[in-house]
Amino acid sequence: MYDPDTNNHDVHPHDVKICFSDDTWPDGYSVRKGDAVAYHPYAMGRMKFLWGDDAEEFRPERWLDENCLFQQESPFKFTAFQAGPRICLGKEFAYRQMKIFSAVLLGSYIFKLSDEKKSITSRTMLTLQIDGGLHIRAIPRLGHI
Ligand code: HEM
Repeated sequence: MYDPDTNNHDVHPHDVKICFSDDTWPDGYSVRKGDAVAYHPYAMGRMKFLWGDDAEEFRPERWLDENCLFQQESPFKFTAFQAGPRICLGKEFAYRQMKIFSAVLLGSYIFKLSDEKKSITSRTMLTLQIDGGLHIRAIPRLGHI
């Protein structure tokens, strides 16, 4: 499951780029052609420096402004879809798909973890997976189904 509404469960936990040319970054750091540069959205999503002291808390309202309207973060801060010219082409499609699924499923069911005491651990592959899967119970809401 991908959870873009938190800052910290990223489906691509890390990513590597190869430099096409020598370059100097805005902070003065220099890279050479052929260097591999990794960035780590999983770690970035937990950095208090970026997200504040509650960085590890599930607090989706951090994405709302004072009028409770969704506000985008800089893609260079919330790097799940990457940023710049090679930003994910399916970003808007993915958001729309997640919103539709959430609206349909959460409107009809309440979801609960099958075992609330079991700790959830991740397995890092190319994408970040939940080790052993996430077992949940779907309880129909009254008046639905
Ligand atoms: C939650 C869902 C998704 C996430 C988190 C995600 C994330 C990403 C990331 C991080 C990259 C950059 C990879 C790299 O260059 O190293 C990427 C690229 C890309 N994504 Fe997605 N993606 C998602 C869904 C989708 C969907 C649904 C589509 C198509 C319908 C899509 C199409 C693409 C394409 C075409 C690129 C390559 C863009 C380029 O290199 O110019 N993605 N995505």
